[in-house]
Amino acid sequence: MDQPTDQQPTDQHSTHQQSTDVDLVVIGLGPGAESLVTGAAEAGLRVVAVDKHLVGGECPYYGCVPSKMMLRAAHTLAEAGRVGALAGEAQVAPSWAPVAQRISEEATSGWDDAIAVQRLVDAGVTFHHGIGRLTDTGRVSVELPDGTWRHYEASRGVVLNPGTRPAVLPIDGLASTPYWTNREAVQATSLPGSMIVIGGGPIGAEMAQVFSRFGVRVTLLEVAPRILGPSEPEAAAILEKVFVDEGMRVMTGVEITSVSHSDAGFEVSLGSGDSLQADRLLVAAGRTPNLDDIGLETVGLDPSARTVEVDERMRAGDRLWVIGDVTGKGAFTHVAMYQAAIALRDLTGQDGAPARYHAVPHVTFTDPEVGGVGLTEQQARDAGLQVRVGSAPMETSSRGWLHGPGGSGLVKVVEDVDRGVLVGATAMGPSGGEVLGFLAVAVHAEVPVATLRTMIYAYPTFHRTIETALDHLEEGQ
Ligand SMILES: Cc1cc2nc3c(=O)[nH]c(=O)nc-3n(C[C@H](O)[C@H](O)[C@H](O)COP(=O)(O)OP(=O)(O)OC[C@H]3O[C@@H](n4cnc5c(N)ncnc54)[C@H](O)[C@@H]3O)c2cc1C
Ligand SMILES: NC(=O)c1ccc[n+]([C@@H]2O[C@H](COP(=O)([O-])OP(=O)(O)OC[C@H]3O[C@@H](n4cnc5c(N)ncnc54)[C@H](O)[C@@H]3O)[C@@H](O)[C@H]2O)c1
Repeated sequence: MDQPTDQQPTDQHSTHQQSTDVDLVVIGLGPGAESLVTGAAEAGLRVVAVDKHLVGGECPYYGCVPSKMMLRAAHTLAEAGRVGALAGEAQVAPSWAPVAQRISEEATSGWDDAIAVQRLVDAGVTFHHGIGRLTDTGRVSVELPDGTWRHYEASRGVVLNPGTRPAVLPIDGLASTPYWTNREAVQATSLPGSMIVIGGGPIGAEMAQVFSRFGVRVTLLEVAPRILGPSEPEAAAILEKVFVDEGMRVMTGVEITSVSHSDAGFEVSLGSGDSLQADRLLVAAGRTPNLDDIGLETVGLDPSARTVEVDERMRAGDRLWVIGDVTGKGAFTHVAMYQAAIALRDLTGQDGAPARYHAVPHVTFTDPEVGGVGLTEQQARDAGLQVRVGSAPMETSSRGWLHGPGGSGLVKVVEDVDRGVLVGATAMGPSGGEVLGFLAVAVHAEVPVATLRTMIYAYPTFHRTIETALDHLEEGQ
């Protein structure tokens, strides 16, 4: 089905004449689209898939997977450091080599997607490494690395899953320095002596703790008044204290005025007049959506927007579905995969539940882990709900106390009083992301708080802290 058409489209008319007819074209193969294209091909559709870099997107190569390998190693070091308080003596000599090796060999195959591409081909998908762009409704041009083009007309339509790239901060001098983003950080083969991390969001927090636990002197700079801005402030405060207690320097509410680099390393100047020096600079200060060069304007959408509006079936227009981070429903792999399944059902004519985002879970995999689902207290109040909250510290629960060092955290629940259900919750602590599963069910299924209170909570588990937090709701905080 795939005839080469080697000319760049000069206008829409020529594009139409040279097109190959297919059923579906998918541009950008983040983790969601990877499963969507396979499912569509298995459903009998003629599918063309295009990615300009690596099949699977940011998550397996530069995001979730390598960063979680880094965190697993860093947390193992921290756990070994707790032997003295709990079980005798242990001597630990951190080494980055096993981390770099695991990421390169086990996680990313040396940042090579040949296996993922072969999976698509085996499923019957026509795959191109190239840049895909919409040229009209249901029409796509693909620019291949050798400068040739393919043009497609997709009778069923087009799915966009282009994801994001690290945001480039408009800080004086920064662009001309060899700073790291998450992409360089996960490819590190050796460690610097010191590092400045710009951004205290999930990427900055996770990376800062990794490098700090490996002995790098880390300074974390956050422009906002606190780290982990979208999380509950109590959780952010606990994490900041953990970071500081571990020897990290955390500066919030800072303005960075300029950055420079020399043989001596990086210098970061602050609005206060102070300056900081470090061997490495890691910028983790948000993401830029890959929407600026994907032809959105050809279908009447705004290429400068940060998100594309989608309905509950992931439709963004005539014969157009959009999934993943660029939908603005939560920049998480599980959201992209959830959306991919809905889009696949819709474009293959199957019924199924529409998308709902009232219970999006998220976990920052620091130690302690910070899990959240649904609304924070402030978000619930801003939504006009009559709210009651209850919280309980993890370390004063039986299990938290038994756990000892590393047991800090909390459970916080947010109740919509009128409906008597939880609309949001936080589970922070050892395995906080796993405890979150319970709370995600409660928020998702709108289990009445009265029912949650009749449950038996196993002793001594971390999740028993949920029962205590629910008890505190009665105190009418
Ligand atoms: C360091 C880090 C850690 C993270 N950790 C987690 C975590 O623990 N849990 C979690 O749920 N999420 C995590 N995330 C977020 C997660 O990686 C993303 O939410 C996830 O990858 C889904 O993104 P996406 O589907 O929108 O697209 P992406 O994964 O960004 O993939 C988009 C793909 O589209 C391609 N593309 C873009 N434009 C074009 C074009 N015009 N033509 C062809 N191809 C194109 C790109 O090459 C890319 O392969 C993390 C992210 C980072 C950076
Ligand atoms: N465990 C996870 O699920 C996980 C992990 C990493 C990333 N992610 C996803 O990736 C997304 C992107 O992560 P991120 O951490 O880059 O972005 P983010 O937008 O969540 O956080 C960026 C942080 O940088 C700060 N910042 C911005 N400009 C700054 C400046 N000039 N100086 C100092 N600080 C500045 C912001 O205030 C914010 O706190 C996340 O929102 C999340 O959805 C998820």
